[in-house]
Amino acid sequence: MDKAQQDALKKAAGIEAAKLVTDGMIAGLGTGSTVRFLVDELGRRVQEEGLRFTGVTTSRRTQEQAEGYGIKIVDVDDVDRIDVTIDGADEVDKNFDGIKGGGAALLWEKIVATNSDKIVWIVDESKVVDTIGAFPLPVEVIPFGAGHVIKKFEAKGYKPVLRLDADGKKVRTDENNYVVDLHLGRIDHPRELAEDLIDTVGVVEHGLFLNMVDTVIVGDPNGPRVMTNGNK
Ligand SMILES: O=C[C@H](O)[C@H](O)[C@H](O)COP(=O)(O)O
Repeated sequence: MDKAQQDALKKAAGIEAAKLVTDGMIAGLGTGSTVRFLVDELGRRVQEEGLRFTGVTTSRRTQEQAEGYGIKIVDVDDVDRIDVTIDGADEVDKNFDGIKGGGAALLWEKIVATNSDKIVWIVDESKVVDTIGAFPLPVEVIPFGAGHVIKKFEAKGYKPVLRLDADGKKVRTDENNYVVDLHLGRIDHPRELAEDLIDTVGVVEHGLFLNMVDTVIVGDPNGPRVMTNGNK
């Protein structure tokens, strides 16, 4: 699949998911290239159809895009509950276990997700996999002592790589932390891995989102397809 085809599938999933946002809702808005299409569509509806909703964003990038359309954005602590959060994902399997954080927004995304009544992911079909882990697992790490955390990951065979940007500078999250990507190849025991990561001092959060998502809208060449999680 070339990039143009992949973008068309992402866009179709984003437009489909935008239908879930209706007047008066509090909607969580994720981060990434797929969510950009979602926010474009919501912005269009705000401007052309008078849609009125309140957004809670999972990154400064999404906040800027949404506010550019006149969408009202509030802080996560200004709301009691979020009706629905729509976000992208890097991988998802048939057990609805997924990897997120390719865009370094995993921490805010997980905070927003865990305060949402419903979680929806929008992905193109290439993200639906049998076993997660081919996509390097992002882990958000505090800069102080990050070198020691990386050495501990190396000793465990996690194949960590500190994420750098195109200019070779260390990527910083919206909380000013680093991202370490674990090149695991496949993750057969995600729950054990999640526990091990979160127990490592210096780790703030990891990109394993296990059985959290309710619905996945998959951009498919035959039209958006919906996967519903019956085990939550
Ligand atoms: O940190 C970024 C997020 O988890 C994204 O939602 C994820 O990486 C998917 O992004 P994209 O839609 O660009 O593939």
